Amino acid sequence: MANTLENPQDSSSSSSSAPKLVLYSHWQSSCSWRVRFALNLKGLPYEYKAVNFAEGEQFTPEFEKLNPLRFVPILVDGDLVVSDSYAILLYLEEKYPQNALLPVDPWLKALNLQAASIVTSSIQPLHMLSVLKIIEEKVGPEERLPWAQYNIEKGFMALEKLLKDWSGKYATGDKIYMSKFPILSMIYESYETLPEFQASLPDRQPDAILVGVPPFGGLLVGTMH
Ligand SMILES: N[C@@H](CCC(=O)N[C@@H](CS)C(=O)NCC(=O)O)C(=O)O
Repeated sequence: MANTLENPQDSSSSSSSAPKLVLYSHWQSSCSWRVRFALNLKGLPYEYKAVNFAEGEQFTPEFEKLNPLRFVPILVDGDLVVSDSYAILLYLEEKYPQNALLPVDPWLKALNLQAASIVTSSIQPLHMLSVLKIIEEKVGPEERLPWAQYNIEKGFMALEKLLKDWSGKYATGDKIYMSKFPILSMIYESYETLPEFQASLPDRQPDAILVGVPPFGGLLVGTMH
């Protein structure tokens, strides 16, 4: 497994009887990142397929067959194809129950799902590349950053409030920007110590372009939402 974490895209470490998992990913995609982390936490080896956005690989007919929305991440598990990070995480949890991602207690589970949904429904979609492009074109280039910051802060504030009474190890932040969000910062610092998380980091992926990507600022600036 250590081999898997060191090199998750090396499918040679999987046993021949295990279904072959393939993840279509982009190194800067935050949606792909959470799936990489989950696969690593569950100890599931997978083949990493880099989708080159700069070359428009998401617009090829082959890719569109896998996900008509033309987004990463996409998980292929044998004959099955699942796209959308939230659905992939739930699929992995059901199909591969080892190292559970979700608690058993229904309320705690709901809290986890609510936090995940805030990220995937109320933060990421509001500042994804295509939305930022529209803001830039229709409103003005100078509005791009404030728009992204406003929506990230609004979502992070909600997460802070949601998680404030839940003092788990994996619930808090970072550096200057993140000092406003102490709970999220603490959770991130806890994650940072895990090898499964380290192996999922954008700059550890085979398609990473290493120039000028700040470590945690990368989550906010360097990642492709
Ligand atoms: N709700 C989806 C969103 C997927 C998504 O927005 N993916 C982005 C990267 S994080 C993407 O593929 N963008 C490519 C593009 O905009 O062309 C999920 O959570 O997986």
